[in-house]
Amino acid sequence: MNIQNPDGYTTADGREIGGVMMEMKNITLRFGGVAAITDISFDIREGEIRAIIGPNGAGKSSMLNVISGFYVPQEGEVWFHGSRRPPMKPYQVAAQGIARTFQNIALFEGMTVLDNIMTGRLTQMKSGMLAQALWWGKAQAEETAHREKVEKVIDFLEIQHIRKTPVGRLPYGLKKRVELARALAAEPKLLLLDEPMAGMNVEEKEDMSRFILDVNDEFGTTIALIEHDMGVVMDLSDRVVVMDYGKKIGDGTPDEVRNNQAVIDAYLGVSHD
Ligand SMILES: Nc1ncnc2c1ncn2[C@@H]1O[C@H](COP(=O)(O)OP(=O)(O)OP(=O)(O)O)[C@@H](O)[C@H]1O
Repeated sequence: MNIQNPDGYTTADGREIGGVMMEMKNITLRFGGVAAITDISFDIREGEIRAIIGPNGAGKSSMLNVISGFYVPQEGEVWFHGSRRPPMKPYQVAAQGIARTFQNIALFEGMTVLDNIMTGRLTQMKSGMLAQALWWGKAQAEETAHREKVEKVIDFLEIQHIRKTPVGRLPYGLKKRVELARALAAEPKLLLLDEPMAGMNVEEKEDMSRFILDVNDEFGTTIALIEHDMGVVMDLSDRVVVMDYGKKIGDGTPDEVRNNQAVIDAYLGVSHD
């Protein structure tokens, strides 16, 4: 297994990782006087599960927000599929095949699970209101196709039994799964997960880990995730980027990162002076 090979490599468990899909080059992001990200570069490869970790305030969510187009960095370049990406709105990034979940669940609590997941298809919908009015039949056929895709995701994530339940009535772990379902409904090439296990009990974390691995395995979806639970991160990820105070302090396989002194110091809270 040579993870430096630019054409890709085979993981210890036999999964094929391809070439570079996304490349962050020298990204710097500031909020006024606060540097959330300072000159960070790393890549994400096709088919890989890539983690971004670091202590609180390290800049992880900011980095995910740069990838998904919520923030435009003051410096640096984002490359996707071999081309430099111009500054884009989040919906344009989504249309390129990048979907995400949020640290604090962002679902429509009053709507059913099914309707929430349908909103994940919005980036794929071709017929707007006018088309629906003029070509009712065509719009209806499109709606049926979207529903079929959504039903597949519902089956895959084993949430058939709650499909008609308003999201507000669900326990936390299931809400997180519905959020994952909504992101998957967009059929993303790159799936961004912001703390998918936060607030979950051990059993819910095991379920979520299994679903993340299955998504990667069955659909070939590339996944970048932020997660605080080290056990989960080290088990799930192919490679890990470590951030601290907006800087990159480590990048490599879970084993490499685990044995990196700068990473150990950051987690033990060793002074930077
Ligand atoms: N919208 C914003 N406006 C101003 N400062 C911000 C904003 N978003 C993040 N920051 C600051 O940028 C830094 C990095 O924050 P970020 O949320 O990216 O870290 P994080 O690693 O995701 O933290 P956590 O693990 O606690 O979620 C922090 O100092 C934070 O206060």
